[in-house]
Amino acid sequence: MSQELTFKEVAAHNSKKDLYLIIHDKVYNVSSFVDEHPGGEEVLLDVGGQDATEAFEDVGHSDEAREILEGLKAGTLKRVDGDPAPKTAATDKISAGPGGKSDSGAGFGIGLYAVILVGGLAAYLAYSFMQSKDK
Ligand code: HEM
Repeated sequence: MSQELTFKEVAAHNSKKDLYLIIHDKVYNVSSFVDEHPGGEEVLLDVGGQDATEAFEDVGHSDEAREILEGLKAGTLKRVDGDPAPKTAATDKISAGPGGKSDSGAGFGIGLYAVILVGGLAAYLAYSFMQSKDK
């Protein structure tokens, strides 16, 4: 059974006895898990009724944690106009980051070498021109 819940409906479940979380646009009923969470109940209550994708992924939860999560699934999130944008995990950004960064880094490196090479060549030519003029 998978029901669709809107952001507003999920937001109503924000107490310890009735706690829903949104992770990757899925809705989880974590009420029964709050007391067992190795990371403590505080962090779960903090994101109760909200999009906890970023918080969940930032911790780098294990596969076991993800299995527990599957068992708590209450439904899927139905986004309507005016809802906050989906939260992407910081880890997603990191995994996309280094590739792009090192690419542009290499481009900059080659550009820098070119500047040094051309500059050095110009300096050398100017120097030998001066020398030949002195003679
Ligand atoms: C329903 C969602 C969640 C489940 C099923 C869950 C499950 C778990 C599990 C099984 C662990 C033990 C380590 C591991 O297996 O990775 C853990 C640790 C932890 N969790 Fe969660 N977690 C959930 C949500 C969150 C959220 C939203 C936060 C927010 C910050 C959080 C913060 C932490 C922290 C800080 C630890 C590390 C505790 C330590 O190692 O001392 N968790 N969680």
